[in-house]
Amino acid sequence: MLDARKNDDPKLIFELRLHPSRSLAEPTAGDSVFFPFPSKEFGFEMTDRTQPFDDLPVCHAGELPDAVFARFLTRQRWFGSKARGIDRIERIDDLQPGDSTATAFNEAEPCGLAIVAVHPVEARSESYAIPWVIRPGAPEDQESPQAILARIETEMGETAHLREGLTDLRLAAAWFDAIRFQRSRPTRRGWIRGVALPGLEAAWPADQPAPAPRPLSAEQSNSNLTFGQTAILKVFRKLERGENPDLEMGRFLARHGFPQVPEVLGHLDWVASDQSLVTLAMLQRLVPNSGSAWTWFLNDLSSRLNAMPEADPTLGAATLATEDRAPGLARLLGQRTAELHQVLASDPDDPGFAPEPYRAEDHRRLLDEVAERWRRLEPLLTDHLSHTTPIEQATVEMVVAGFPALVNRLRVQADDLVAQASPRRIRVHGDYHLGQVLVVGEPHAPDVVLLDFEGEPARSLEARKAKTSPLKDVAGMIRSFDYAATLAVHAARDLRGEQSASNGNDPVAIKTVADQWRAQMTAAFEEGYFATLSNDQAAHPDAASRTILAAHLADKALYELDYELNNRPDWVSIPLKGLAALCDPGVGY
Ligand SMILES: Nc1ncnc2c1ncn2[C@@H]1O[C@H](COP(=O)(O)OP(=O)(O)O)[C@@H](O)[C@H]1O
Ligand SMILES: O=P(O)(O)O[C@H]1O[C@H](CO)[C@@H](O[C@H]2O[C@H](CO)[C@@H](O)[C@H](O)[C@H]2O)[C@H](O)[C@H]1O
Repeated sequence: MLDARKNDDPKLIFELRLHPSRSLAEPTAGDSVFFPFPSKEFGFEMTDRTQPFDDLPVCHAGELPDAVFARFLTRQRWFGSKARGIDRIERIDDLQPGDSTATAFNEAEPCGLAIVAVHPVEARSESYAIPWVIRPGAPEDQESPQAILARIETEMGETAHLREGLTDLRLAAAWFDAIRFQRSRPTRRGWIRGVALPGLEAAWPADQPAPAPRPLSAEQSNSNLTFGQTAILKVFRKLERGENPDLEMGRFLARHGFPQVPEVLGHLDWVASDQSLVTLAMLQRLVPNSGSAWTWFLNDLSSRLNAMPEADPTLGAATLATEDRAPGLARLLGQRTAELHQVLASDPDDPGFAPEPYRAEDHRRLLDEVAERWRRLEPLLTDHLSHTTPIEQATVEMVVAGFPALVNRLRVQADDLVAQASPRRIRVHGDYHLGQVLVVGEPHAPDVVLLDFEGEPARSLEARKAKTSPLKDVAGMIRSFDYAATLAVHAARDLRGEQSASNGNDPVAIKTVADQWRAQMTAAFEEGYFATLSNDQAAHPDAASRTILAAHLADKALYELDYELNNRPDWVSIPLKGLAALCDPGVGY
């Protein structure tokens, strides 16, 4: 977790001239700059002490080699191809301090933005944004080595260091103001521009100084910084040509009156000289909340498990039967999800959003993708086997044996069912899980706000913007209740440790209660969803929906397997277990 000290230095003044035009007009060199003056230091919590400063690569300030960025990328949570290795990388653009900006920053502490294309081994290339700053001297002892890219040798033989730019909160504040005042700045091959949306002036009047930024967390797919109690800046790390769906969907949902999402206040774009556009960052209204639905549901189950006095599986069921707060919120989440889908399907005149029929061939294409994903993942899983427990190995074997049959089963069922039920393809959230949901309102009457509409970071932008069955989101949330149940069991077992064996509160009983909880939350969520869509409180999904849902559950669990192999190898068993359940025709989900 990054922890920044409060920045209230009045010397934080940026020499930035306003770009007069709000259009896509290309700025001239020296028009305006995003480079802040240096000011005071900020401390960061150490997350990894294994990287002594002396072991870092050495380079010169005027020539930052690609290898330095490659090395840095492989250490970041948001870098997607860690399990594959990098074949080569190339710098596709740079925002750099040049002669024209020399008056606007201190030459001893320049900063810039590298846009880097990574070519992983046997996978399609990916581009990343790496803002950077150079600071004199060595990093302070307490700083995270993950934030430091290289040692810099200056011409005078002095030491400096190259660090990740957003760890310097002056840079984040300069990006905020670039959006607020719609500034733009030329890059080597295009330019960068800030765009303010109408709500921003109301949220933060132009005559008020920029609020102090605070990094939210280092452990995300992107980097998020809050500005006072008002705004949150999401800096996208993995870049793709085109408007980021998070921004596109946020604007669509606001236009069509869906209140359960944060208001979008502005954005920062990188525009190439051919006018193609990439969203670099998005500013949103900060929503007061009491934490994520992930924490809320995990706490709910953990407190039930920790309160279990003895090993009586039926006791868990009794507890679940009398406690209705969690099923109530799961049901409301299902209702809000259905309302989201209704709004996303509400504009037949917008070609990007107009609903289309979900045909049998769409279902077959989904299953082809699932089969292809499995083909790519199987060798990674086999590599992973050497580090696993016998139980996990048995699960891997079960999945390896059963997966092709599962795909075939879903293929065979699909054609007739889909033809009978005429389901639809619409724009969806795409990476829907409990961590994307904020719990808001009073504790006795909680509601939800939905976040992060950029889709699964590992998929191409085209795939993330493609219309698909809304059951993809339903599947995402069902998988998330499964994650919560498994993690709560692990946590409860860790807490009880060896006591379990002696007091009879054994892991089997804990698991039984957690399984019941998962089934109950899933049922409540589905009820809320299908009842809202059909206006029938007793609605149940039809057979076609069940088949499409099962295909999306398989797809999601494979996505998660890939995600965990790349990011959290210790968690691989969670999606693996989910896949094993799907492969077993007698179990399902
Ligand atoms: N508008 C917002 N209001 C309050 N908190 C937010 C808002 N947007 C994001 N957050 C917080 O930031 C976290 C990460 O945001 P998210 O959009 O999911 O980014 P990422 O893609 O990096 O996961 C969320 O889990 C939430 O805690
Ligand atoms: O960072 P994002 O929120 O965009 O999403 C990525 O990271 C998620 C983990 O933080 C990952 O979600 C998976 O783990 C969750 C628990 O940590 C669980 O609730 C989700 O169901 C599970 O998919 C998500 O897949 C990934 O895209």
